[in-house]
Amino acid sequence: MSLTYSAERQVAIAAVRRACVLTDSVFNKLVRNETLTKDDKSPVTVGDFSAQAVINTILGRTFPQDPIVGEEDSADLRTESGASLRARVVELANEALRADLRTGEKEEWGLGPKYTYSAEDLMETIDRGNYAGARSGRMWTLDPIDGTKGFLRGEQYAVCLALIVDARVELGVIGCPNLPADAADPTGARGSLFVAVRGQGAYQLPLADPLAESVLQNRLVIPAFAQDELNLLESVEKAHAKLSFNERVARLLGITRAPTRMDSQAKYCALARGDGGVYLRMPTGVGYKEKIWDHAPGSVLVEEAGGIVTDSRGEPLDFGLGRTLGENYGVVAAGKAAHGKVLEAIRLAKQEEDEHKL
Ligand SMILES: Nc1ncnc2c1ncn2[C@@H]1O[C@H](COP(=O)(O)O)[C@@H](OP(=O)(O)O)[C@H]1O
Ligand SMILES: [Mg+2]
Ligand SMILES: [Mg+2]
Ligand SMILES: [Mg+2]
Repeated sequence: MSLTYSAERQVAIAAVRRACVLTDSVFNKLVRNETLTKDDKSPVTVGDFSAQAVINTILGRTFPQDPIVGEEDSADLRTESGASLRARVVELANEALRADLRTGEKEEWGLGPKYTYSAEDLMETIDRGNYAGARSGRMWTLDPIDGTKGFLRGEQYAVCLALIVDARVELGVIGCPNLPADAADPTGARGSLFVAVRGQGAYQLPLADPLAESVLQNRLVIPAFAQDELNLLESVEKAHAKLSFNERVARLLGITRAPTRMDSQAKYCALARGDGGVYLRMPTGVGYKEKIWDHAPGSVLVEEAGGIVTDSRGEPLDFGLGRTLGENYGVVAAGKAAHGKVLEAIRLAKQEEDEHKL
């Protein structure tokens, strides 16, 4: 029997859309004291917590047996100093969950004005994301706001959800409230949702009403770029990726176009719809381990659009090692034609770098 994951797909799209409505409205109301700095110095906002509460609530109702590897937890909201933030999370999550049903949504998913969620309900629900990950079985992985720094700047960010079964990503959904719907019209309407199911292709849907169409249109296929059409997609944040190394790789590949800098897994979405050609993320050398929620949805999206995703040594990303990608070193995502050339350029660039150091 081949699994279609149609129920999971529908639920994941609805959950991501609701979370995107929330984050989009939060951005306009966000105040300084609604952002905390985590132990690793990264920011987390009222939007991250509330979006995780919304999506975990829906998953808890629809797939109660499935564990979730989610980025956030409720510890900071449960402290005395977190009280006002907690109250805002409760208000925002209720607003998002209680909004009227849309096409394709069901009341038994915990949605609509019939439900009210208490602070304790929502804190517990956020902590459903505490699963440690595993090599076997089903699990979801959630990044309620990927690219929090982009979100705070009013630039790109993404709400990202994936279903992993026996360490293989089977379904990925990415909502990008700030991404232009049409790459060719960067100042046009914003808001795109991307979905891929293993073996069923990658698609872009309108974020405003993604379940309205019963037949999927807008299948994404990465084109075979000519060398002079390629350019690199990379992080905005210098602390997240070694951009000087990217420059070296671009030169070795004969790339003349400037890189596209964009926060979050919107980079995987851009690549899947034929924008750029190569997503390159090299470690900065501080021993950071990539998180599974930062790559699971994006990797299945790019693979279903006909691309290849590996680490910088050509090894497959390993989603079975827990909350991180473990020993994987960097990420390279590209179309089939370009991927091997990028790996070779990385090898040469490393050699160059080593020679420099001697
Ligand atoms: N030193 C580091 N190296 C690589 N990635 C890092 C990092 N510190 C944080 N990140 C991750 O980079 C993600 C953003 O990716 P990008 O740079 O492509 O926009 C962050 O996701 P969050 O914003 O969800 O915390 C975070 O998980
Ligand atoms: Mg974060
Ligand atoms: Mg992230
Ligand atoms: Mg995040």
